[in-house]
Amino acid sequence: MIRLQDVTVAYGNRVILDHINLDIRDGETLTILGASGSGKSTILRLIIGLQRPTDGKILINGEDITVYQEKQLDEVRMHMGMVFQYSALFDSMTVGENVAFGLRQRTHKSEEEIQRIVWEKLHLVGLDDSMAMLPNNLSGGMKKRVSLARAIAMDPEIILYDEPTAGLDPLRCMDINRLILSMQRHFGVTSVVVTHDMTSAFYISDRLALLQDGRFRLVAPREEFKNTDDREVQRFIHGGEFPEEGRKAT
Ligand SMILES: Nc1ncnc2c1ncn2[C@@H]1O[C@H](COP(=O)(O)OP(=O)(O)OP(=O)(O)O)[C@@H](O)[C@H]1O
Repeated sequence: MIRLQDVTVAYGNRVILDHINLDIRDGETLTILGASGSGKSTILRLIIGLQRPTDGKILINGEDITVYQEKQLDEVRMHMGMVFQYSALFDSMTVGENVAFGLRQRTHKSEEEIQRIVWEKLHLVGLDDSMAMLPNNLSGGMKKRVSLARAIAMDPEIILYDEPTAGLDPLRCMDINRLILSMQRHFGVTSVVVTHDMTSAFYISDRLALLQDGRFRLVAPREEFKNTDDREVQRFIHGGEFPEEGRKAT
């Protein structure tokens, strides 16, 4: 389980996260929503230990990682995968090398075993033929899928997704949504997703959380979240408008 316990993040006087608490259960997909700059990506960085909170604890399976040294954090990260907002692939490496990167750096697997895993993961994301390609020759959707293949190379228990569908057309978005769901269903991974894409959020999430003014305004199971009578949450879901205010059918 991932637990954020009384977590505060501040830059000088500017408080981004204000004593927040959140439990993310094993095997669930939880999506964090919020306006730009509300601190969503910060939460992902805290969970993967790329950033320490100003105050509070981040517990991963009961262990507070905020007191860990870099070497211990590396151990924790062995069990996590992250799909970064802009895919963050190494441009000078082929797709295969990108996916193999963590395996080569952090395990002692044989080259044969690494090639087998790379092939298996690329197959899983539907990129069997792209092993030798360079990232610059891939579409945005393909880059996201390579990024996902890289994130799952080490069979992580936890996958963090930072805007996995941003910049993709609706069909490619649905590909990514299905992949996120299948990671959960087939491998039982715990997923934390940050997105602005409400369709995706409602498709993939077991629970959703809305960050507002440094706090969680609502954390609730999907249907409860969707049907909440909190007008602020409804306003967020509907992009600042209430459905009845939109264009009427003619
Ligand atoms: N090193 C830093 N110094 C000062 N402020 C920072 C720093 N890093 C992040 N911030 C601020 O913290 C806030 C939260 O950033 P974060 O990236 O978590 O937001 P977000 O909700 O993910 O935004 P978006 O949806 O636009 O990606 C932002 O207002 C950002 O400007």
